[in-house]
Amino acid sequence: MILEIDNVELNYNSKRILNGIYLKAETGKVVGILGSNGCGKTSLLNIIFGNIQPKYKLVRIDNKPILKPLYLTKLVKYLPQHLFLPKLKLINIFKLFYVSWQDFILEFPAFEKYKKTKVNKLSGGEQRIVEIYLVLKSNSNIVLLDEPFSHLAPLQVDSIKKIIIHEKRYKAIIITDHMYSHIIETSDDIYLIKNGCSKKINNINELKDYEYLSQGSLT
Ligand SMILES: Nc1ncnc2c1ncn2[C@@H]1O[C@H](COP(=O)(O)OP(=O)(O)OP(=O)(O)O)[C@@H](O)[C@H]1O
Repeated sequence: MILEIDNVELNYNSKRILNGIYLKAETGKVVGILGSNGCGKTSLLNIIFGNIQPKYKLVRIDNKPILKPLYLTKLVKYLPQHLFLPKLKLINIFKLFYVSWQDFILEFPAFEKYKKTKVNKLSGGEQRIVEIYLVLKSNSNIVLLDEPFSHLAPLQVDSIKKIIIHEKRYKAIIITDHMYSHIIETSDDIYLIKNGCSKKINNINELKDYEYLSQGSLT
């Protein structure tokens, strides 16, 4: 499956946020979106998901325009920046998402003790791990991840990166995070959003040329 988005124009009041976006994601690949604070990364994920209606946008799947919000197609799962799970016991949430609790425990044994605990009793980072796992593992063709790494400890980041690499075999994954080294390591393609436009990055040194990273980075 190939997902493309272009012809995006997003304004908030009279402020232009996005104008000149092209992004392509496909099964088997992770696409990383980088950009400074407030450049429009979250807005772009919301536009793809269908939560935000910009002035213009064109979403295509396998070359066919998709006119209804993508979330209505059941093709897509979205991890927003904020915690979103219902206040239920963990085991029940896994049932809701049709995701195996046993497989989760194999990957994250420290969570076994939480099987019958309500998710809101976990720490913020623990809740985030559960959310990211569910979004990555539940049935979909496209996964959108908004800042999955930001609240995780290094070992947990490594586990999530491994799951992303595994799941991309079946899915097109689009991911944004300020932890740029994890994005660079995990992504097959990288787009930088700057001045409302997306720029495909062919060589990571371009991230310095476009002043996203300082000259001393990446050495
Ligand atoms: N509902 C809204 N009303 C008005 N302006 C908004 C709204 N949502 C976002 N913005 C503005 O749009 C711009 C892009 O916001 P967005 O959250 O998409 O950026 P971002 O790249 O994800 O930022 P960050 O990396 O800081 O999370 C920002 O300047 C923000 O202030």
